Amino acid sequence: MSIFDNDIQEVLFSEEQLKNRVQEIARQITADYQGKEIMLISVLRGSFVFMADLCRAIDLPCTLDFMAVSSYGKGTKSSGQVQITKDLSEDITDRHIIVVEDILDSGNTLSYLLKILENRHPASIRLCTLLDKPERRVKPVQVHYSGFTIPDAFVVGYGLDYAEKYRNLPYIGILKPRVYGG
Ligand SMILES: O=P(O)(O)OC[C@H]1O[C@H](OP(=O)(O)OP(=O)(O)O)[C@H](O)[C@@H]1O
Ligand SMILES: Nc1nc2[nH]cnc2c(=O)[nH]1
Repeated sequence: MSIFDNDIQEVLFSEEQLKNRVQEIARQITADYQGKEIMLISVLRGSFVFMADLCRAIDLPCTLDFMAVSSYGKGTKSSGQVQITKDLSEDITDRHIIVVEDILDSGNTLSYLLKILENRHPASIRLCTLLDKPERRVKPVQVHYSGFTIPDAFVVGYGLDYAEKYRNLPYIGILKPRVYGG
């Protein structure tokens, strides 16, 4: 139970389902990168919960870095204007990069970000997203690891916000449209 439960129309993924899927993805990454050192890049702020759980389940030498990007502001639709508000601290040249995202929706954020990172000449680059909402895609993005495919609805929890709230919900749910006036 949570004080936010009244704002949630439907729970899509429980804590248990999230935990199990994150472990499966981590096992896949561990198998795919045997003998290599990887660098996980978390795209803040939404991916911080997924990143924390994923990195602890990966059994490989691993470094972490963080980038902050924003295109949604206080709304539920991408503005199309992607802004980097915090760049990486580390050089990614010749590193094996996995970009860790909470959600891939229109693709505006990731198509922009992946181009920028590719121009820095990593040894390899893959995308790992917990959620994928393919119905809303306007820019193509190649995904290597995807947790769940979801319908076209605005979701919150497990790091995902609406107007900066709900990030601390332990599950992922669809937000009631009345909350955002939809
Ligand atoms: O595919 P898109 O339509 O671009 O949507 C995906 C992006 O939207 C969210 O970020 P947001 O801009 O809300 O910032 P946040 O991570 O700080 O919540 C999410 O974390 C992705 O980065
Ligand atoms: N919280 C949240 N952020 C998003 N960014 C892109 N799509 C979504 C979504 O469904 N929920």
